[in-house]
Amino acid sequence: MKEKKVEEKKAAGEKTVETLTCPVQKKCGGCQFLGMPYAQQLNIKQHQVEKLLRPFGRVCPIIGMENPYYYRNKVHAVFGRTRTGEIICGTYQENTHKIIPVEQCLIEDRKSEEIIRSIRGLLKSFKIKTYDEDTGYGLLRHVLVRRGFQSGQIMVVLVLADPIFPSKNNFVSALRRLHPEITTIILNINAKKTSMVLGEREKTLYGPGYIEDTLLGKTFRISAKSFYQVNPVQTEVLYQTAIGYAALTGKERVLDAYCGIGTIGLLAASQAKEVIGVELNADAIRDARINARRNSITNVKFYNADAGKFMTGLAEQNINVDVVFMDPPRAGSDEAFLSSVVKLQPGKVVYISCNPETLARDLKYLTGNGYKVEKIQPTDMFCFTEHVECVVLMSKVEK
Ligand SMILES: C[S@@+](CC[C@H](N)C(=O)[O-])C[C@H]1O[C@@H](n2cnc3c(N)ncnc32)[C@H](O)[C@@H]1O
Repeated sequence: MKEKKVEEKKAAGEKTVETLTCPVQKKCGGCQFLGMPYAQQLNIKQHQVEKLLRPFGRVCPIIGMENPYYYRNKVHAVFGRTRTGEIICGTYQENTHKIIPVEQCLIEDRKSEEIIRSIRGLLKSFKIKTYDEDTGYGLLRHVLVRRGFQSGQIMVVLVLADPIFPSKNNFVSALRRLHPEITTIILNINAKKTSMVLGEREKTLYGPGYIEDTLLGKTFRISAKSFYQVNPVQTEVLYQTAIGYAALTGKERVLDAYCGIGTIGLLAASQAKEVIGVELNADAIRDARINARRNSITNVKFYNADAGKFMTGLAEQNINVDVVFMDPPRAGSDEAFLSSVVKLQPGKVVYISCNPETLARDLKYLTGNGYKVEKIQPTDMFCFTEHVECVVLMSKVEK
């Protein structure tokens, strides 16, 4: 691991960062800490993590960002109309389905927002109706834009309530004329009355149907429905910390659980004997397998399965694992997974978590069943929000 880089980043959070304000902060509710000095935000997060995790071990100082603005590489806008018929796009008001128009957000990628504003402008000339959640009438529900910060590649996902998109070719041409930097456009169909943004079905309207981005020197393909960390600058810090904690020697069998498009496992593969990745999302696993070939990595295998069930299967077959990376969603892991970790007894478990509360719950289980916490590193992945990411190294207690 490049210790120096991480140390520099740690210091970065202590530098003065300009305190900006946002006109829709209160209504949107997404950035709870906006308007507060950045150093104070980091302090609050540090205390929050210490309160929950100090019982398990010492918490290292949080790693902040040098420039904590405009870090999100994924921008989502919901579309609708005002009572007077004006087309608006933005975000839902906190805990409601009322749309708050957003012109510029302080944490989102600005190029992606520009594209969303252009789409709003095109809707009128193409006579495309925005979807109305109450009546179920209308076509365009959401737009999602993802930009590879390293590659510059841009994906636009148009989420429609109906697969029939009149004059789609002309719309795509018009959008590309305005933004030749867009590298792929995808049509996603979501006809359900649901708060989920993306539906199951999708069709590529332009380009390859995915974008690529680079993290720590490896290139990763990302499909519309695959998970990809939203703050790529801090992701590199996070992954370096996690892989550094594992201190691999080249002899280990490593499990990358909840692996998404395979990023952690593929970045660790050159330091391990072999890597097994497991992930529930079929599109993400397809990306992970292609990512292995794309980076000429041959000692990895990816499985499309529930991590708990997969781990139970490994435990039943007594398949030895030396190191487990686990990076579950906010809800944390489950007993099937954790009890199988305890049965298989890997020497190290590196837990990457975006929710310290479920992390504390899962640490309680593991520390009550033969593991001890060695290190806890909070990282500011979601600047200006109340959320915080942590990496925890655990090792098996020798009897
Ligand atoms: C926080 S993301 C981490 C992904 C990846 N490690 C990364 O850094 O990009 C959590 C991932 O867990 C996957 N997931 C959710 N529930 C799962 C389950 N029961 N079994 C396996 N994977 C699951 C999600 O699809 C998502 O890709």
